[in-house]
Amino acid sequence: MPTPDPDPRTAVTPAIDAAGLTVVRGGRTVLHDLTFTVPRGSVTGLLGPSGCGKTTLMRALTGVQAHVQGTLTVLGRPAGHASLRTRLGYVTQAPSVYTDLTVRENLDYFAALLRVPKNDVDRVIHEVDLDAHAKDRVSHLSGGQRARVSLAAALLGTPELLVLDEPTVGLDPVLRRDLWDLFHRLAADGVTLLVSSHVMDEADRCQRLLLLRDGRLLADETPASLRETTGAADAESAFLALIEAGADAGAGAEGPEGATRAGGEADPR
Ligand SMILES: Nc1ncnc2c1ncn2[C@@H]1O[C@H](COP(=O)(O)OP(=O)(O)OP(=O)(O)O)[C@@H](O)[C@H]1O
Repeated sequence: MPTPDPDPRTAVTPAIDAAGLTVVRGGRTVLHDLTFTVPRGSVTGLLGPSGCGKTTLMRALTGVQAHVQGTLTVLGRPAGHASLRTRLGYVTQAPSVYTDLTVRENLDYFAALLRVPKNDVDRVIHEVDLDAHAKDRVSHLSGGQRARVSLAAALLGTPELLVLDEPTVGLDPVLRRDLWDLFHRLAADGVTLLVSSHVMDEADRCQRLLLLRDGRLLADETPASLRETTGAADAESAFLALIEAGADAGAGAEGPEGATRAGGEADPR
């Protein structure tokens, strides 16, 4: 179970609260005035095509992204606040584990860094289905297995918020299903998960969806309400319907939401 929020004023706040979030990278605005919340104890999918800004948003949430404007509150604290370090787990697309160590050695190391009891290592190895590989050196594992070692490291200590960048890429259908089952088990225990994917058919596995396109928020709904509002049979068709609706509305430079606040702030660095 996640540690209860120590501050009663923030215990009822959403896990993520973004208002007017704008990010400039390489002199270009890549996230445009995003306003949304992510409720606690839910699995929220962050979906959109390659390059739409999913990783940038996740980087902003974890406090590693420069040139962030607007308000971004995570578990009741400003994104990047030191107190969030142990309350938030972030899994990047590229597995960030030591290839010359075994699975268990990696996790023992991260458990020591996080001051998590050593027996939690067995739990997370089991959660990601790597029991049979616990003694294997990471350099001997497949890409999907390495990704699961990274995920296991993020699960240590059961953080309140898990930010997972494309965790199911390259996994076979059985492992993908098992991971989604794990995400929902964690959410049922009160953990909040934000899971990115560029595969629209993962939308129905999420309780809520944030649909991004070109750094703009196209939708913030449940999969069912998305289908209802667009009349589409699946998330991919709904995504296309939203884009067409935006184009028909002549949104043009303002985007489907008419919500831009970009420009002028670009930092050439
Ligand atoms: N280091 C960088 N400097 C400048 N621009 C960047 C940098 N990294 C990414 N970008 C740009 O920011 C935009 C959003 O990229 P981001 O990686 O957030 O997209 P994404 O949705 O996560 O893509 P993918 O699904 O391919 O991982 C893209 O247009 C990309 O070109």
